[in-house]
Amino acid sequence: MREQYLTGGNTHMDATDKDIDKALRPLSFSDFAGQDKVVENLKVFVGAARQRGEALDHVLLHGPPGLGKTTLSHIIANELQAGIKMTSGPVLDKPSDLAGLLTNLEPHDVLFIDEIHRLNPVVEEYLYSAMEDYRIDIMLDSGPNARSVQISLSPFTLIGATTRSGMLTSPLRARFGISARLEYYDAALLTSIVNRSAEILGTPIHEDAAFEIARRSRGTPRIANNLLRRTRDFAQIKGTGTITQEIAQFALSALDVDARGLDDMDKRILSTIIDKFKGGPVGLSTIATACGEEAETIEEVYEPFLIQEGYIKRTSRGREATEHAYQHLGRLMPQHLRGNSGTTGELFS
Ligand SMILES: Nc1ncnc2c1ncn2[C@@H]1O[C@H](COP(=O)(O)OP(=O)(O)OP(=O)(O)O)[C@@H](O)[C@H]1O
Ligand SMILES: [Mg+2]
Repeated sequence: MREQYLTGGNTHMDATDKDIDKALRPLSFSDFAGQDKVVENLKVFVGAARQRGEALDHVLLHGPPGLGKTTLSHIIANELQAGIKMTSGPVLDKPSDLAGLLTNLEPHDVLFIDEIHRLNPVVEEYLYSAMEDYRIDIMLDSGPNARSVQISLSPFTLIGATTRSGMLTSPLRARFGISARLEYYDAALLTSIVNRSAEILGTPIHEDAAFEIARRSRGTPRIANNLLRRTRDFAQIKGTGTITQEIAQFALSALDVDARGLDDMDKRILSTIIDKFKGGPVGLSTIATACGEEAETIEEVYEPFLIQEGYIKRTSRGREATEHAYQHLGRLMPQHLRGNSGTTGELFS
């Protein structure tokens, strides 16, 4: 399985990082911090399905990268005491790829499809009957000998994950009985995630240092864990091994993560809108070209957080910088632009 969008762009992962990432991944609902409503509901649905001895209804998990969609899918399979097979939309090239996976599922297993918005339409078509009736029709031969055979599948649960729920076709969306949106985490929750991860890593950390990392993690557990790992490196080389607030601040500024958790690309996006396009409105693709980043990445990875925190606004004419963005970059917002600004984000204030 491919794991994309690893961070906001300021750290990279090597093989050991991936192993650590696995070790830090919660395995049960009780280890999974936050997303209370989603988790409470899922517990009920999982418990009910198990009691009835049925497969759990299909689940769609959506929300920005790094908030726990893949983690939750594993947890759901664990809690169902079922197996899980993982794949992703772009990997399923032909209907036979999908058929191979589906026919190998045991009853009540989970099939996880990451980036489900990027399914090939032909494959998606096959998925419909699989989801609805647990069967697929496969074409054998071609030309005059072509005939289709119907194959029954074990009752299974499809879990689809996407950062772009808006790109799902409506027939596909309609076939998910359960749909949950993951939200950004607040600093208190991220602090507890950082503390838990530090404990697993065996790294002593001060409470104020954990909070410092948490509030600068763009509301995202994956980023919090990444920053923790890098901060741990600084503590080891530049300090005594313990992560103190001083070490955390030093490490975070060395990593170009600012006091509000904005990284280099976040700031580049804001300064592009403000300095090159007079605060906007300016189209997404124009911003992307000016920043040297793909429009899709800006829309999926950077923009949701910048909008949630009140730095930019999406309007029908494009993106606009808010007064909050001007303040953050230390610029004065021109008088004539004031008063049409969005609200200031509350998450980390
Ligand atoms: N609620 C949580 N509690 C503790 N750790 C979490 C939580 N959510 C996510 N994590 C940590 O963050 C990491 C990233 O989560 P995950 O891979 O599930 O995100 P994702 O939503 O699937 O992202 P993407 O859209 O990029 O695939 C995990 O390895 C896990 O350690
Ligand atoms: Mg994932």
